[in-house]
Amino acid sequence: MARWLALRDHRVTVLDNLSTGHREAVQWGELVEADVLDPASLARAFDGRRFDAVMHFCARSLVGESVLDPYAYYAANVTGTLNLLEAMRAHGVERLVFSSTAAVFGHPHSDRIDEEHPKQPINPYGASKLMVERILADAAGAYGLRSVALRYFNAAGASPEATIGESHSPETHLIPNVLRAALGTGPALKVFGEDYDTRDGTCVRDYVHVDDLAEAHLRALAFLDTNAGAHTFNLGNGQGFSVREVIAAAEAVSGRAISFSVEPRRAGDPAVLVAASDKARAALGWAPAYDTLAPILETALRWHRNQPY
Ligand SMILES: O=c1ccn([C@@H]2O[C@H](COP(=O)(O)OP(=O)(O)O[C@H]3O[C@H](CO)[C@@H](O)[C@H](O)[C@H]3O)[C@@H](O)[C@H]2O)c(=O)[nH]1
Repeated sequence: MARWLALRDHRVTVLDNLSTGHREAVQWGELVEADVLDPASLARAFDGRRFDAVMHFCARSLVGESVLDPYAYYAANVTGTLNLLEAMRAHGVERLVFSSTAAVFGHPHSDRIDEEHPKQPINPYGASKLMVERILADAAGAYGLRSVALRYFNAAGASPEATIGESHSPETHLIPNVLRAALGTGPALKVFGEDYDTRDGTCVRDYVHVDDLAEAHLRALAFLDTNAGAHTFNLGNGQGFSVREVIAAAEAVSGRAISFSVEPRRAGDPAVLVAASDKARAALGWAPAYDTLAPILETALRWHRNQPY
């Protein structure tokens, strides 16, 4: 995101607790050490700087982990966000773009999920993000905060020049695990559940490229110039791919066979999550440049090929 903003002539300050090696962001702006769970560090970061807006990405974001350790999720995602909102209010910053998630919906009641779909999260991660959406709605009325919550479906892919990609330790996301299995740089692939009510029994997700998400943030920021209040948008491609289809597509783009074992279901996983993004298309003029899986996987594969591991 820092790169995307800087390339469009925004001045960027990155606040990070530096626990996860995000130092590469420094080339796109100023890097300031701060932690959302340490209000004093936020005050130091905001003091003497004049921010026009905040984009808030910081969160714990692993569905399975959130079921096992909910306190950590509510602390980082809800308390952490409140601390950030307080720092913004104390320093007169009135615009926020917030990373929300498809996980606020829980089990879907329709094939494509629009913004009006019932929100009944089935894991603490989704619940924590929904709580923040509610806080933002209340903050609009009480303090005049302007906000956009962008509900990402499954963020995926890497920058096309293969300089920024996705890697976690331990890795829990499907696409990095599939590609590392293809390249022989990761552990054997496990498929979590083959008994879901889907076309091949594996979970279906809507994969959206990170650059398309970055572009949506830029557009959300511009949207707040002319729109007060708290707004939500679902961001996805509108197409679902099953775990087995992701594996088959990764075999096609990598030219490698990928073997896997079938394991029990992972806690907190809904069967299908596919976005209806018509509202973002209409209000933000947003349209994903990567509109299907293969080109998203190609960018991710290029990046993974360049990793030393
Ligand atoms: O090694 C793996 C990893 C994942 N999966 C499955 O693949 C699917 C996708 O999993 P993953 O890549 O972990 O994404 P999600 O759990 O769908 O969650 C992501 O997508 C959410 C929105 O849908 C975001 O909010 C979350 O932050 C993000 O982790 C799920 O059915 C998993 O059970 C496997 O079978 N094997």
